Amino acid sequence: MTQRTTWPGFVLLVIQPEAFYRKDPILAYARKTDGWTEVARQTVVWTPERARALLSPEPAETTTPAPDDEVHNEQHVAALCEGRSEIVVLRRATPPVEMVFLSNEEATPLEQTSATDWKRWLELCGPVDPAEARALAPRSLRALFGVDKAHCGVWTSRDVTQITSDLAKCFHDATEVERIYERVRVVGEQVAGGGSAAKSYLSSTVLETLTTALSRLCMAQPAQPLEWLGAYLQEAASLQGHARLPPRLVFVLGGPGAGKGTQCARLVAEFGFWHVSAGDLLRAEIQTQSEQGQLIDEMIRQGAIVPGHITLELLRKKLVDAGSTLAVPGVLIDGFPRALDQAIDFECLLRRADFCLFFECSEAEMERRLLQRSRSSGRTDDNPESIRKRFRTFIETTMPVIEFLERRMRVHRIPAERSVDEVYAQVRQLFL
Ligand SMILES: Nc1ncnc2c1ncn2[C@@H]1O[C@H](COP(=O)(O)OP(=O)(O)O)[C@@H](O)[C@H]1O
Ligand SMILES: O=c1ccn([C@@H]2O[C@H](COP(=O)(O)OP(=O)(O)O)[C@@H](O)[C@H]2O)c(=O)[nH]1
Repeated sequence: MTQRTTWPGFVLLVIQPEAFYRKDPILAYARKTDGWTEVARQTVVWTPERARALLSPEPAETTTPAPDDEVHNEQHVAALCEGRSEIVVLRRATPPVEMVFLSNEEATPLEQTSATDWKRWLELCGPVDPAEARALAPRSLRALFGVDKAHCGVWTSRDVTQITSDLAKCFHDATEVERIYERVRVVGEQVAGGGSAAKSYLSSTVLETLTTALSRLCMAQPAQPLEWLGAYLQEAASLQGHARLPPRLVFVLGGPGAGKGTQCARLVAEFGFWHVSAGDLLRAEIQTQSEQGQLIDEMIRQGAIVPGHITLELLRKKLVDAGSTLAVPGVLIDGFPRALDQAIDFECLLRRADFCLFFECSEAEMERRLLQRSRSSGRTDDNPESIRKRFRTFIETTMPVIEFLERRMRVHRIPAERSVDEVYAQVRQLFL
């Protein structure tokens, strides 16, 4: 494979095994943050030889030492071989919608393949050491998805000249690399050319809605045109069957038995909110008797947290695929997120919550309530042993989420040891 010295117009991303189940949030994040879209993708399991070859600099390059944080080591090789990885080829490609609109003629080509894109890409990935990334670039992929230097979540070529040869080392089938080049070229022409391909794409998708929206905007001349347009387009999208989330999204957290479900039921009765309990979704999945259901059953009995991607997918389906979301004033997400990765992934896949209710209650009171609940709940985890484990999980894994959320949104701490009525009297004030 010949090496190109110029930017080939795409980037190579290896989502490492520790982040494999978070590939969708990673790609969604790259797309939302900087418009990176996928050109090709493949799941692989690395052998140590292949991983070593990928992580070693090219012989021709050895005179140019790689930056410290890019130097590979055997730990990184071992980390890459720990499980499945995803290789993704991404390209920055935003259809030049505004160009088509404003020119009314042939669109002016947008420069999508400049070296600036590469710089932006490296910034999006962040420093290889996730601890450093969290300090210096907290919104980078490695800050959000990495664990430690070897398990940094994602790997990417260290400079543009390496991309082509790295690609060849990634894909087992050499012809796949040629196919990728061809796809990049076609996507590039569609986007940068701005001619018939881009126009036909736009006319078959959004042109009519956008044109109508702009004419209505001119008629309405609202004080906040952007907000007005945003609301109009969201409404139009939902009418086309692309459901959207309700206007208000609230996380409801607290230890097991703190009274989350009880207070949610009150809010539903008074305000008509939609109550979505992550625990209920998981318990419903157990009833399907699928393999996934069996895993969930076991984890709930153990008081452990079910892998985030499972819960997130159940929630996503419930929230996004449901057709009735427009009618409700808001949704209460009960018992989620329970771990840091869930909080980040939810935001990437859906959106940031508006605020969080956090019910604070002593373990003694929560245990008393759970044991009382066990008489009628039929829940396999309402027993002294599971309760003890759930308390531990709550302290170790869920409490850090509260601290994380406090940096991102308002978290209302509600003393929950009082009677149901007294607690609710305080809660309802937040929704008036
Ligand atoms: N403020 C309260 N005082 C006394 N009992 C309560 C209170 N809030 C809830 N309960 C009871 O405690 C048990 C656990 O409440 P629940 O709402 O199911 O908690 P969570 O959803 O946080 O696990 C239930 O049996 C419920 O009736
Ligand atoms: O996002 C979630 C929500 C729930 N659970 C599991 O479901 C159990 C019950 O959660 P629920 O919110 O229904 O009840 P709580 O423990 O708060 O009483 C928890 O202990 C976890 O094992 C989970 O893994 N992820």
